[in-house]
Amino acid sequence: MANRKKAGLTDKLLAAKWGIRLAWKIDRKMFLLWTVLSMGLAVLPAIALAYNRDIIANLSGFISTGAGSFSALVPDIVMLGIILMVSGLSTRLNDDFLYMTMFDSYYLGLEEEMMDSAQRIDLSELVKKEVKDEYFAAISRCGSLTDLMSSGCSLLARMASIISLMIVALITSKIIFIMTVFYILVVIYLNSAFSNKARVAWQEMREMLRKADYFEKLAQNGDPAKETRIFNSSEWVKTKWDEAYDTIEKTQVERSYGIAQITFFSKVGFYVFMVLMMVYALFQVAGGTMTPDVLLMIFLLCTSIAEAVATIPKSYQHLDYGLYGLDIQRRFFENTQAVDPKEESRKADTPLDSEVCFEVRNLSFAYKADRPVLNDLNFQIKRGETVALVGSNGCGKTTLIKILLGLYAPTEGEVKFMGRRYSEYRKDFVMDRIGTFFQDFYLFHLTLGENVGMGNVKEIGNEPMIMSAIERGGAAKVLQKLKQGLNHRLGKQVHKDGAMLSGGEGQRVAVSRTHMSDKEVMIFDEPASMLDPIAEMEQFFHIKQKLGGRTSILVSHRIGFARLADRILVLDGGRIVEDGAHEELMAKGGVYANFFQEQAQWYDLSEDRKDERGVRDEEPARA
Ligand SMILES: Nc1ncnc2c1ncn2[C@@H]1O[C@H](COP(=O)(O)OP(=O)(O)OP(=O)(O)O)[C@@H](O)[C@H]1O
Repeated sequence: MANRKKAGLTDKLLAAKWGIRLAWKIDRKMFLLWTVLSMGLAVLPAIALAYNRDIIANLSGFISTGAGSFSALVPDIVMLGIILMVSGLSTRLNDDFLYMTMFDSYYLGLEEEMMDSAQRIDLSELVKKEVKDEYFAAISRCGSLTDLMSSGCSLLARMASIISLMIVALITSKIIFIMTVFYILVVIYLNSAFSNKARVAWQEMREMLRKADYFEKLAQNGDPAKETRIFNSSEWVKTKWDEAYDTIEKTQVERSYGIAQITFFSKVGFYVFMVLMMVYALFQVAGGTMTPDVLLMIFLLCTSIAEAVATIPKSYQHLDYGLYGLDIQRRFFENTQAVDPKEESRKADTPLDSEVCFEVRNLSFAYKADRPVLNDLNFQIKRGETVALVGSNGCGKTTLIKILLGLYAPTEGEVKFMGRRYSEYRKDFVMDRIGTFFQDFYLFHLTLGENVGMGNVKEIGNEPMIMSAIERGGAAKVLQKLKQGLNHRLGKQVHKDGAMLSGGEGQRVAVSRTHMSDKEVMIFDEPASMLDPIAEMEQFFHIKQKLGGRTSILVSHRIGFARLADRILVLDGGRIVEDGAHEELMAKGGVYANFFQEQAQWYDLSEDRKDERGVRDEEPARA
């Protein structure tokens, strides 16, 4: 995913092009209606002026010479009234009105597009923090398209109005035309200088918005609120929110102040411009080179131009703000394009090696260039093998699992799944073959049955299959506890009467979901970390029993379970320091053996509680 950089003119143009295409795709009727209507209405002041000039010339001729008839002028006067009325109404067609009219189509349309694009993001991308940040930044600016279209239409209308008025100015007097051009250029320069300044301030403000939002929610969300109250730190958290909010307020005030300043200077500029024009015109009238009707015409021309120019600062800022958001969204969309079907069809959908499941050669991995997490790993996992991956907290177990799933690519070295590199397979090949439980599992605020059934969505209505997965995941007691059984809802976000499970209960439900997936390779990363050591052993024992000879990787930093595996990989400081069966490693008296002896005391203590817990005889002996 490309890093976001400060948007230059090319980025703005690309964002505008992309936004216009998207608006056309989302609602072309709205697009056509408002671009045509606003441009059409915008030229009315110029038409009115042209009419005005004719009428004034005819009227002054009629008054001074008495030639012709007044009734002949009536249709023109009526027509002028109509044009002025419609033209007056057209000035109400400003950014705010257009924004309201377009909101439903473009805001919701863009939001929908964003949600679709999130579905397309590869999971290996979505697990990266910077990608999540990009997505958050993109989705939080869904008003950008409405900003572009409303202020764009409004600006186009102003431009059409100014150009048509300038044509009238050119016909009336070249000097006036030149002065008008100069005045407009000054206004455009002022706006562009300010918008660049405002854009930088906005980037800083966005960081602060995120910070303020985070600290604001701390007080509302149960878990963090509990922490802050227990430690009596709510007031301190509030000062953090205050600090962030002060910056936001300051930036917003500066922005409004900047727009007001530009509007003010544009108006002052206008009065100077008007006085200059009128003085020039009066001299011309005094010298007999200009008639009074032209003088009146120039006055009206000036006021019409000023009116058109006065709304430019606001529209320009809205447009710039919209382009800023669209630039973020465009980059995000372009980086999350759907897989190319042609390229996809050339990829493999069959394994190359039926004996070796994972092959890891010289694998190194670093989240940040200078801090390697895994160093030069070499191992194979054969089909049908049960491997325990053990090591202390932070030694890289979960990272290695993510690499084995193809979620992260190695920084160095090579990983193959069933004989091929991950990039050689079609999109879903790997995920269709590996069922995984991650320690940071998520329970959906849906029914118990749906939570488990999601492991294999095609079978989500298959009750016997779900019941079997629940039994294998050790969640039978959770099911018994819930009054509505499989139909009982979990969590309170969607249904206020949903059940709240304990950490251990939730973990059992999530493990059941992985069993439901029933893939040919199964990976369990800390499936019992929320259970006590005895229950943890039970959980691993159940998992091992139910795997039925499939390739599997069991991960834990508590080591007692490892002897259930055919083979143990010991990770220490990002390296595989030992690799072998339990007895072999115990006999070696190395890292594993030491680790095992240290933790054995726990299991001895827990042994005393065996009867109390009703542990069955067939369960493994504890150390
Ligand atoms: N997304 C990430 N970005 C940067 N560093 C990370 C990220 N995820 C993990 N790390 C770092 O990588 C190292 C290994 O983390 P990992 O989660 O793989 O360890 P682990 O052995 O699974 O730990 P535990 O037993 O506590 O689950 C840690 O030092 C951790 O801080």
